[in-house]
Amino acid sequence: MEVKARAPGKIILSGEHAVVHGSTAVAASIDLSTYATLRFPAHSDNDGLLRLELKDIGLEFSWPVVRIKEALSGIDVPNPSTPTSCPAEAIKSLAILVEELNIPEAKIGIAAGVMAFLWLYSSIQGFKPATVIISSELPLGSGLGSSAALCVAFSGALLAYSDCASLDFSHQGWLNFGESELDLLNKWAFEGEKIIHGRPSGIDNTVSTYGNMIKFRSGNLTRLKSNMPLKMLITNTNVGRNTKALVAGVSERTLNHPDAMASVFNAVDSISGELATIIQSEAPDEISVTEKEAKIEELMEMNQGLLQCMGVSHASIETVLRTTLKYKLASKLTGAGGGGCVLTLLPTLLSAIVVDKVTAELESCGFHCVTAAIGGQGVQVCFGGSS
Ligand SMILES: Nc1ncnc2c1ncn2[C@@H]1O[C@H](COP(=O)(O)OP(=O)(O)OP(=O)(O)O)[C@@H](O)[C@H]1O
Ligand SMILES: C[C@@](O)(CCO)CC(=O)[O-]
Ligand SMILES: [Mg+2]
Repeated sequence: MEVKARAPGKIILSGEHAVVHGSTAVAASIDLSTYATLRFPAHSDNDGLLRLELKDIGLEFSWPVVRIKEALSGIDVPNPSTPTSCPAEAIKSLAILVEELNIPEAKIGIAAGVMAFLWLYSSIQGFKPATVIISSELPLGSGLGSSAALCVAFSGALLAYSDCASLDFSHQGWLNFGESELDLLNKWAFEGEKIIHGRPSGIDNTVSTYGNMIKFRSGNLTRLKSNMPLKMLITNTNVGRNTKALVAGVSERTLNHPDAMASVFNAVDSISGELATIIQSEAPDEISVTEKEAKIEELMEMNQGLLQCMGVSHASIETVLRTTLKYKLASKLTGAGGGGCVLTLLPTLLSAIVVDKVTAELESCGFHCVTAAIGGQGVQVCFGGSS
């Protein structure tokens, strides 16, 4: 028995960090995904182990399922229909299981992802031996939602073989979940994100689950229908960062300067609202597309300024901003900042020569540029290795 789930990464067009503090944000899925394959052994191959293979990092782990059961004794699992936060005592016991793996110091960031896996696996599937394999097209820890895509892909694969989903196992190729199944899957993914991020807003797992473009505020999602082409250059500064630490830094600044930060978050809320209106408004001709793009560029610049106020920009991000500005292009960081990825709007009438020039200049600084398609499918599954 085998199922593969795929979950897309995302870009945040406006509102990262402020969304954690109740402001509106706008995000869209991108056509780069994380894949989770779940395989249950045939009866004769059952060795009592749960295996996790992380292909992108080149690490493999396994645990006797009885050890996981011991670690979570006294906790109400499995309970697939009721997404539940990992209790503090379970976090401690899972942390011990993960410490025993002796993950190399340079890769220690993945410990949180492994803990999220153990919690989601035992909560949804219980203590059955299985193999789970993860691979991703997303750069890890770079602002494109790799942690959320991981949790959504885990939840998708795990729920596909649970009583909470009724999917057609004989279907060939990629298959969508039903609406109520997606709601459950999204809640489980959020519980995984909490283990990785500390205090996520839920926007990343939500856009990875449902796909397309969304407006998100205080846990509530509004699906947006874009009425204009939106092309973004994504520049990865290759500067590593950690979303949990950056989110904690903004919370600290908010404690230190509550009134000033409330004004910053308020401004971001207005920017996201305006951005959503522009993206959705009808554009009858080319002129109005150009006008809309000019407004979006201004909003991106304003949002970037406010992200600087929050303390989440970085010298590498500033280099991208300066470089793209030479070509009269507007940019902003996306995701948690502190390095990671930067978005640059590529207006419809911009010549391919300029795109090539700015890309070459950015890459000469040691950055890596990609153009990803925006607003595609959310999570999907495929049974029996037919894709
Ligand atoms: N393919 C993967 N394999 C193993 N672990 C992963 C994978 N993708 C994500 N992770 C986990 O997620 C962590 C990165 O999450 P983090 O939230 O810091 O960055 P991000 O999600 O890429 O960016 P952002 O939250 O700003 O969008 C990794 O350290 C690891 O624990
Ligand atoms: C920085 C943040 O706003 C977005 C990370 O992609 C965190 C979150 O919303 O959970
Ligand atoms: Mg993340």
